[in-house]
Amino acid sequence: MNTPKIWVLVPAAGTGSRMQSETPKQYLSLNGQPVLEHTLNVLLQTPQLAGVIVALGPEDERFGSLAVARDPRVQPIVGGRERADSVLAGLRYLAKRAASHDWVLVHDAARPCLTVSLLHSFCEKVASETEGGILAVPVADTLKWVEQSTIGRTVDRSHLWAAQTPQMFPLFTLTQALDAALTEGVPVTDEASAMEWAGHTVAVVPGAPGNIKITQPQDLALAALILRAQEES
Ligand SMILES: Nc1ccn([C@@H]2O[C@H](COP(=O)(O)OP(=O)(O)OP(=O)(O)O)[C@@H](O)[C@H]2O)c(=O)n1
Ligand SMILES: C[C@](O)(CO)[C@H](O)COP(=O)(O)O
Repeated sequence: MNTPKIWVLVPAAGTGSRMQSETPKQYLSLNGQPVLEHTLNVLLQTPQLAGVIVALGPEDERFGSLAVARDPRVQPIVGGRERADSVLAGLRYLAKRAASHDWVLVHDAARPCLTVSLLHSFCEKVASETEGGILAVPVADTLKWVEQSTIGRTVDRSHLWAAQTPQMFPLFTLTQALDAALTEGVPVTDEASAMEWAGHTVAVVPGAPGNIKITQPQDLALAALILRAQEES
């Protein structure tokens, strides 16, 4: 059997409401390059890469101006109302193009600080897992359950990890799990949620604190510092 290929799927159809910016955060300038350009330039170094599918908003008029948009391995599609809908749209696009044993690696456009070395070590570790895996980092702070700006209680964090992306799974297994979960109205905020709901075992690979998701306005400056530190290391 041919070596399984990895299809990269990038949800990039968000409006970035928490960023409080006119420009969708995936197009904000980060050290002189749009966030999405940084993210795609890393993802194009995925091993056994079959192609990169980018789920865009229906009115997106910015993607075509990116240099990386001219890379023949990069294919834009139209995403959906929620992140999970954008991912499912990408999976449905791939259903007609991928081989049955291929993998899909999903990575947020809003996570431009993923390093190539972490991407490679993640792919190597997860490819040996039958049902896929995710990057995650253990929670380092004491966690509080808060209601009306007061502490309800302290939450036991001994088994709590913060999920990141990439998240990588057998393509058709994830497609079936995500389609079923969304049909059942299961809340899905990452791909692992659907795989867990469908009863699959998902491996956790230690991620990096620097693999942040640009979500709030202050995250852009932090991402710039992280990228500069990566360049200097
Ligand atoms: N309908 C959507 C919503 C989000 N995303 C993508 O999913 C990733 C993570 O989502 P998030 O950080 O929530 O982005 P936004 O939805 O844009 O942010 P907000 O929730 O603040 O509006 C982002 O790369 C975003 O572009 C997507 O492809 N399709
Ligand atoms: C997928 C994710 O980045 C894992 O932490 C996160 O769930 C995305 O959440 P968002 O609210 O769609 O940004």
